[in-house]
Amino acid sequence: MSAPCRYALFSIYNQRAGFTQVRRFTCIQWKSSDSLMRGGHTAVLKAMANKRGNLTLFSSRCLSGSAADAKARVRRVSIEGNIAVGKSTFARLLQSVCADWEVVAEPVSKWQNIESETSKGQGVPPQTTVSNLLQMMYQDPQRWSYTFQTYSCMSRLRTQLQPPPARLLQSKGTPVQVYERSVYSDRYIFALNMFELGCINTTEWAVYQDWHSLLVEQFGHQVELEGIIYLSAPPEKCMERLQRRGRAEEEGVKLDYLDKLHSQHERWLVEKTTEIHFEKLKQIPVLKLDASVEFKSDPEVQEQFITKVKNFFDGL
Ligand SMILES: Nc1ncnc2c1ncn2[C@@H]1O[C@H](COP(=O)(O)OP(=O)(O)OP(=O)(O)O)[C@@H](O)[C@H]1O
Ligand SMILES: Nc1nc(=O)c2ncn([C@H]3C[C@H](O)[C@@H](CO)O3)c2[nH]1
Repeated sequence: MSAPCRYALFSIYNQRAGFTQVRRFTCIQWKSSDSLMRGGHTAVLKAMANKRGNLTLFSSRCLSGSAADAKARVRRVSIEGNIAVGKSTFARLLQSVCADWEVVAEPVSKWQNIESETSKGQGVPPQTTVSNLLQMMYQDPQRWSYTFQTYSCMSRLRTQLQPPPARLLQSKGTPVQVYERSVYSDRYIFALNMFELGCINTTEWAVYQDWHSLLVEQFGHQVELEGIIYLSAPPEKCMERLQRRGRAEEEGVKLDYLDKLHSQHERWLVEKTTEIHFEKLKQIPVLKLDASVEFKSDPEVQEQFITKVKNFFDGL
C-alpha cells in the first residue's frame, strides 16, 4: 500500500482483491499494489460512483485482459528435493512436454564463478579474480556457509523476481513457471541445516532469518509460490547419482549430509513440523513424487509423472 498512498486523494474503507471502495471520486495510477495484483505493473484504476454515493475502484485486472491479468494467470511452482535426486533431469522432462511450462534452473554456475575486481593502486590495471563459492562452502563450511546462504538466497530471489516469458503470458492453457528450488528451501532446508550442524552460528542464523523475512515480506506476492513438487528418494540413491554425476565440488559430500537434508525435506514438506514464518507457505499444496524410479529411459513412467504434474498444475 505504500506506493499508492503517495497518489491517493481518498480514504479506502473496504478492500478485497480487485475491488476497493473509496470515499471521494478520483482516478489514479496505482503502481505495484500487493493487494490488487502481482508484479510491478502500473495499472490504471478507474473510479466509479456506486449507488450509495460512494466510489468503487476497479483494477485493470478485473476489467480487461491486461498485462497484469496475464501475469497473474501464471502459476509459480518450485521443484524441491535432495542433492542429485534428479531435479534438473525432471525439470528438463517437464520443459520438453509442454510449451505452457517454463523451467528456471538453479543458478549453480553463478555460485561457481563469482567475479571480483581488485585495484592495486594508480596506474595498475584492475585485476579480475574468479572464485568458486560452492567449492569454498564445501571445503570450509564453518567459514563460508553464511556467505554462501546470502548469495544463494539473493540469486534465488533474483530468479523468482524475473517476469515470465512472453510465451507464458500469451498462453491460453495453464501457464506455469517452474523454479528449481526457491528462497524457501534456501532457508528451511539448507540454512537451517547448516545452523543445526554448527556451520552457521547463532548470530549469523539470527541475521539471516531477519533479512530473509524482511525480503520475503517486502516482495510479497512477487515471490509467492502456488505449489511445490517434492522429488523424494532414499539418500543412498541420491549418493549413487551424485557420485555418478561427478561434480568436482561435491567430492567430499558424505551420506550423512544427504541423510540430514532428506530429514529436513520430510519435516518441511511431509510431516510439516518445521517452523514456517509465512502464512501462505504453510498452506501450500505439495505433490510428492517417488524420484527413485529410473524414469529417464522409461516412457511409461514419464507419462505417469507428467499426468500427475498436469493434474497438480490444473488444481492450483
Ligand atoms: N530418475 C533418474 N533415473 C536415473 N538417473 C537419474 C534420474 N534422475 C537423475 N538421474 C541422474 O542423477 C544425476 C543427478 O541428477 P540431477 O543433476 O538432475 O540432480 P539435481 O537434483 O538437479 O541435483 P542438484 O541437487 O545438485 O541440483 C545425473 O547424473 C542424472 O543423469
Ligand atoms: N549449503 C548450501 N546451501 C544452499 O542453499 C544450497 N543450494 C544448493 N546447494 C548445493 C547442493 C549441490 O551441491 C549444489 C547444486 O544444487 O549446490 C546448496 N548448498
